[in-house]
Amino acid sequence: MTDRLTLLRPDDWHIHLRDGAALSQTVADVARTFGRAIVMPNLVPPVRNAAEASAYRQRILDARPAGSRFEPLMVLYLTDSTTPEDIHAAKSSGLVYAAKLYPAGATTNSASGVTSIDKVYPVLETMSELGVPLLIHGEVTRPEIDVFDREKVFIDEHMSRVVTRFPDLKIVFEHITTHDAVQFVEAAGTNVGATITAHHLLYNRNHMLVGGIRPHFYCLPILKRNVHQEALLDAATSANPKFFLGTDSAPHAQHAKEAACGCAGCYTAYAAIELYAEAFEQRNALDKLEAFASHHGADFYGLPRNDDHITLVRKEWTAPTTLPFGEHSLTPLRAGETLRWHVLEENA
Ligand SMILES: NC(=O)N[C@@H](CC(=O)O)C(=O)O
Ligand SMILES: [Zn+2]
Ligand SMILES: [Zn+2]
Repeated sequence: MTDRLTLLRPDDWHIHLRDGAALSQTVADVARTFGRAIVMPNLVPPVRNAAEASAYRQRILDARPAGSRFEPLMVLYLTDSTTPEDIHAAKSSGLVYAAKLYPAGATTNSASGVTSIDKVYPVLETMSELGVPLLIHGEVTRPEIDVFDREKVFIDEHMSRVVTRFPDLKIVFEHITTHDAVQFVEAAGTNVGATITAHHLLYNRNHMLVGGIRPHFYCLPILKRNVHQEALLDAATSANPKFFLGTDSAPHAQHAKEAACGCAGCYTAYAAIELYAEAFEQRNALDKLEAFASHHGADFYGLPRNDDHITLVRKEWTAPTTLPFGEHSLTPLRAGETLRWHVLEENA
């Protein structure tokens, strides 16, 4: 049994850091182990252009713990009014690494999202030309579609069409949750990849709904049946370079999740690589973790891999029951429970 695992420093290809006073916690947590992170732009108002991305990046840099080399990789939020010029300016800023498509109303802070994908075709054309990846929250929002089917219907109605129409555009199907998404990504060209969260590898909808409703497991896309969880575990541990780490760590104040209408999002950044290690260990696949966490994402984005290492040790510890979140507090995923891996503090 492996008790110690040294990995090239990993990156997180999908995280929500929020803004303002929340940054001191969220940035410290991600910077503890990750070299870089793709920072989601769903602030209110969203990050719509190079100037807003640059200002947000500076607030993140200012929140880094002393001595941290953590690098935030910024993302534009596509709206119906994003122009090809916005993409050109973002690309030449050198700070923006992707643009994100949220179908309007699909998830937290997506009210300014795209109302119809056809409206942004000129923008996608420019992204394809400039090599700017398109990140997609792949769920339809039509009220008659069952919430558990939203990802599958999005593939059939939109994803297939976009991939065919833009054969050279790099596309990341974000936080995939279904067997259908795994199959779609596997069958697509090398320009199509996907992020997979730790919580979708560790849990299925029974964990959220059996024996009482657990709001801290509620995220979007929602946890699915265990057959889908198994398909995600197969994909993540397959060594296929199309699949890479993206935590989708998405903090909300405790009172906003433990409510009659609770917010979607799981906070995993405080123990992200440790949670992935648990998932990979369940499959006896710890030897596949480094490629998933530290190689595939950088390779997909065309960025150099990190050049230093972290070491995980098998060590039981108790997750905090609560963490500071600006003027509020948040309840992390696995609060108060035992975690089985820990990252050594001094990393060589
Ligand atoms: N994943 C979530 O459940 N929530 C995210 C938004 C998102 O990634 O869809 C958030 O910003 O809270
Ligand atoms: Zn999303
Ligand atoms: Zn997200």
